[in-house]
Amino acid sequence: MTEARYSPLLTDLYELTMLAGYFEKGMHLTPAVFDLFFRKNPFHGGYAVFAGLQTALDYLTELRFSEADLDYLDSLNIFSRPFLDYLRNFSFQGRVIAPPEGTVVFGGEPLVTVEGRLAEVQLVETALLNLINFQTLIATKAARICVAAHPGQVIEFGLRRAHGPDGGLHEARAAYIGGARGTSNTWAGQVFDIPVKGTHAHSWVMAFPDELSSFRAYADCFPEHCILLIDTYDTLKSGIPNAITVARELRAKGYELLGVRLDSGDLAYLSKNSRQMLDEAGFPQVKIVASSDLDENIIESIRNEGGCVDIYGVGTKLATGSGPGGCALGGVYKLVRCDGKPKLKVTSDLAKATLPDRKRLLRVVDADGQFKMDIICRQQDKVIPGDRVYNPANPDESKTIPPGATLQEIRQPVMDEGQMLLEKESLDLMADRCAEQLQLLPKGTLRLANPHIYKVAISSNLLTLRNSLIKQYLDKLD
Ligand SMILES: Nc1ncnc2c1ncn2[C@@H]1O[C@H](COP(=O)(O)OP(=O)(O)OP(=O)(O)O)[C@@H](O)[C@H]1O
Ligand SMILES: O=P(O)(O)OC[C@H]1O[C@H](OP(=O)(O)OP(=O)(O)O)[C@H](O)[C@@H]1O
Ligand SMILES: O=C(O)c1cccnc1
Repeated sequence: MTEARYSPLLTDLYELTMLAGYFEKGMHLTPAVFDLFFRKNPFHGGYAVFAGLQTALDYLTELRFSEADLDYLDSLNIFSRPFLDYLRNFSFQGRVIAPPEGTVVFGGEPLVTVEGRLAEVQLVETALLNLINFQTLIATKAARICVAAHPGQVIEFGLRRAHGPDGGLHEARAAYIGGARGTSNTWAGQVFDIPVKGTHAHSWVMAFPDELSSFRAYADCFPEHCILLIDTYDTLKSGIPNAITVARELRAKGYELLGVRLDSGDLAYLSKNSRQMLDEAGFPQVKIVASSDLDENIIESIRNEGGCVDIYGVGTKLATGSGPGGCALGGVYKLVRCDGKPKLKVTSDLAKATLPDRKRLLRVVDADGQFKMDIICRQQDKVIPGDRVYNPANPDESKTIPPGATLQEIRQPVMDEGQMLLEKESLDLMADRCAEQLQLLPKGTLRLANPHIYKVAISSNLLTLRNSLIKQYLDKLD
């Protein structure tokens, strides 16, 4: 597996100017800790699927400034020679704590914590957000689509509408983690070892004098991998009868037609009728693939109408992460500790206040393995069943951790002194983790509209620390 390489200039200019400023003021070696998190689950949904970590770790491992990078920075006439010399020897030597990819996570939870010298942990803000926001958004979208399609499969068809080549590459990666079983993107197949799949376009059919000869030609070229697009002229009057003719001809030669694809019209009605016609002709094994601007809601609607689709090809809306709430994940990266002191961004809206200091993220799991709630606590806290925990946005609301529950650490150190601590995981392992965890969520969390809100609480020690820091800041203002 060869991962894409990134420039150290994949950053906002202000990271570099702050870094230069910290260097000039002698603060660049000050110890600091940042948390990466998002506030609200994407798509107004009940959960998110964490993705993009390995891409981020590869970026951190390879972060070096070349002479060409330094020449470019020099040409901006902003940076001093001593600072550019400092960058020449720069590498990321920090520590990273994160959940494994494919973990189901929720708004407000610290996902990636980056600890190190102020210089290095500040510099990487933009790139980490860029890499993790996008893949987490797409993995979440894929999970929503796959949950709606289950037991039908989902194949990712989005490259042509993705946001650029890199967007197309990494959305395919994230979609696979979220549950897509393949991609049409051949480059993603090569880079990430994702199964590549596909059918053919309308142009194939139109390039021949008629539909039947186009199907015959395709079956002749690919007798073992033949899926025919049947909606170019008339799905039920021409596409399906011609596909059945070719299926018979293939069978006579010892092959079976793999499938047909519908790409327009009422996909519930057409898939039901196609299924019936194929079954009556003796081809119950032929799979029905559907595409055409699909997303989780349309798939749910097709299924509610009794549609007979086996495989959903989903492009634009998956690749671009489109849906309610906007097509971007609003992850942020906030300073939570600096020079040995916990830090907090004060705001009148408690839901927006950051959670200070180093923290742990725990999952409360019942005797059946079901997830009950998550808890954010201070690093040194001893949280046990029976403790009271608090709603961070409204601390008047509290809950008791059920006695008998188990507390599991969601995150682990994945990098120390700039070195990866764990073996790279396969995408299959991440996808299995995601599928397994989605099953363990409370009923209703997976609902597309108005989902059950999974509880994320904070420990009493963390609440006390946050309250005392808010008080300190307000006292200073007075
Ligand atoms: N049974 C269904 N329930 C809900 N939505 C459906 C169903 N079948 C199809 N759709 C959706 O309806 C829309 C159909 O759009 P539209 O009629 O513009 O295109 P089309 O059928 O592909 O035709 P054309 O290719 O001629 O533009 C698509 O977004 C498709 O996903
Ligand atoms: O609808 P999406 O979810 O984005 O899925 C991808 C779409 O891309 C193709 O259409 P396009 O019109 O680009 O090419 P075609 O001529 O092969 O249909 C395909 O037929 C799907 O409809
Ligand atoms: O293989 C397909 O059917 C395919 C690939 C990309 C986009 N739409 C369809």
